[in-house]
Amino acid sequence: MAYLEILCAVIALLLVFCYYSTSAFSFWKNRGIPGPKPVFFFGNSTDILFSRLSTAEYLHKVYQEFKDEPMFGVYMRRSAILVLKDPELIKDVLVRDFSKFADRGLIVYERTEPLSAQLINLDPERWRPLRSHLHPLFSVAKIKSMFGLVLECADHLEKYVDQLIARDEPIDFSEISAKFTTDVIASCVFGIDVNSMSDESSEFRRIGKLIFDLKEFENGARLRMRLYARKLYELLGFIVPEKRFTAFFSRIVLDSMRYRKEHNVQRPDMIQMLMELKEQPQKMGDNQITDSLLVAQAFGFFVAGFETSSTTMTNTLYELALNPDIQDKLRQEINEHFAKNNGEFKYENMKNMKYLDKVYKETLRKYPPGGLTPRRALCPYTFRDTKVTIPKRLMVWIPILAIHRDPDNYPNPDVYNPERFSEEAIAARHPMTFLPFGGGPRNCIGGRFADCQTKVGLVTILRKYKVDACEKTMIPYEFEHSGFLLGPKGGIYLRLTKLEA
Ligand code: HEM
Repeated sequence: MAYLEILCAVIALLLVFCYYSTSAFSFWKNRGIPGPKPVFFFGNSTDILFSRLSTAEYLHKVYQEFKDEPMFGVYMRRSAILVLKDPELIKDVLVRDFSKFADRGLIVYERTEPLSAQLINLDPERWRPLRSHLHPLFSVAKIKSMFGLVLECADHLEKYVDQLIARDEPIDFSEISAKFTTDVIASCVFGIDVNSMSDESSEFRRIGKLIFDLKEFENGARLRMRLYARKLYELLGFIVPEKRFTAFFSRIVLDSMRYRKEHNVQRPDMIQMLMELKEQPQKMGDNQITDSLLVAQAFGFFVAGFETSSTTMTNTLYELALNPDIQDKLRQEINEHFAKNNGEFKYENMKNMKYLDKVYKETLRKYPPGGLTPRRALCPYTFRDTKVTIPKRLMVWIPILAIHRDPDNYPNPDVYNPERFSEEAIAARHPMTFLPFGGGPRNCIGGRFADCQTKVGLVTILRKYKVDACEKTMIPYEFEHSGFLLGPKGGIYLRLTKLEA
């Protein structure tokens, strides 16, 4: 009898589990929204969960399947997510109706991970006043004042590359570019001259690598908790607080602030600007400017700022190695620029390098490091000219990679062609078809800084060296399938030759 009861209980539990795992899957059908068929328990997330594709690549695949639709629906496990394709609808979400989509749906685990209270994760109430106070940190004037610091790092880069060339081996550019942008961010954000190129054991570089290493045990475990046991992590995560990154960045930022205050040191960097922000707390409305909040912002700039730009620099050099005519044309512009400006490199003149800008944008089109960006509906919302209404809290994804690789937006999208970014070509396209930095009031705050550091890195390399593909170069290019950002799988190896002076 007892066996029968146990058997019945197990069957009942299985039925409940089956119901729980599949009951959400009628959401899109009931609303008449097309989408790929979900599978039991996983929804549409199998390719992503088993690292067969990154999320951005998966969306690209499905985007092509639903070519003529303005939107499609997917299920990440049980969660229904709407993916927008139509540029006008995207504009509504990112720009016109921004107040209804001001949230990214990301979570701040204040007690467990104090560094998560960074701009990118904050809810709209906390985000709004902070964003308006951090925005001036990235003005043209501020970046101009930091340009000297960026050039110092470029100097280190050049010396380092000279040493590497002497070894006569293919160079892993993913690593070189990451070292360069780590140095730039360390200098401009944290006020520290780390020179991770001469110091192979640089703590900053080690930490930078560790942050993005999702295969590392603690990072992987925390990520899984956030994805699959969010409520539990929110409730009990403080029992195992994140210590490694919190301790490192708190020490760097707070020691630096203390030292500067005691010795009255001024330096044109973001620590200085964050200190100024701290001096005027009345301007922040209801938000408390605590040390912890400032450390989280500096950490956020580090995380959002070094890998995105270094990947863009690496991807550009990769394409230039495969397209020598584009490389020659760009080098010619760089040489002319230096000749015209008496060998000087100034921030205010960089905008005159038009071809460099086209090359940079074409790289961001073909390889956007942020392959998608999320928004969450803050209220029920009906999309214009449709009968589609989504409920409050539903997630909406903008599939940036898929939009950039859509042949209707960019014919022959796999071909690298900087002329797609001539003034006429840009004017002929919908603005929502180029979204490397997202869009609307919650776009990337550091876009201008990213332009600056990536372009300086590229000019430094291309002015002095010729870049070629070699036997170790990954052809064809493949994206890494697991990871926060969209970047190359493994390293990008290239061969460099020093040019005659
Ligand atoms: C090529 C380099 C970069 C790319 C491709 C990039 C891309 C992006 C994207 C796609 C977003 C989301 C925008 C949206 O949801 O509409 C974003 C947000 C953000 N980025 Fe960047 N980014 C880059 C460099 C930087 C740098 C250098 C910094 C800072 C030093 C930075 C700081 C941020 C921050 C703080 C946010 C959150 C903004 C907010 O929520 O208000 N990014 N970035």
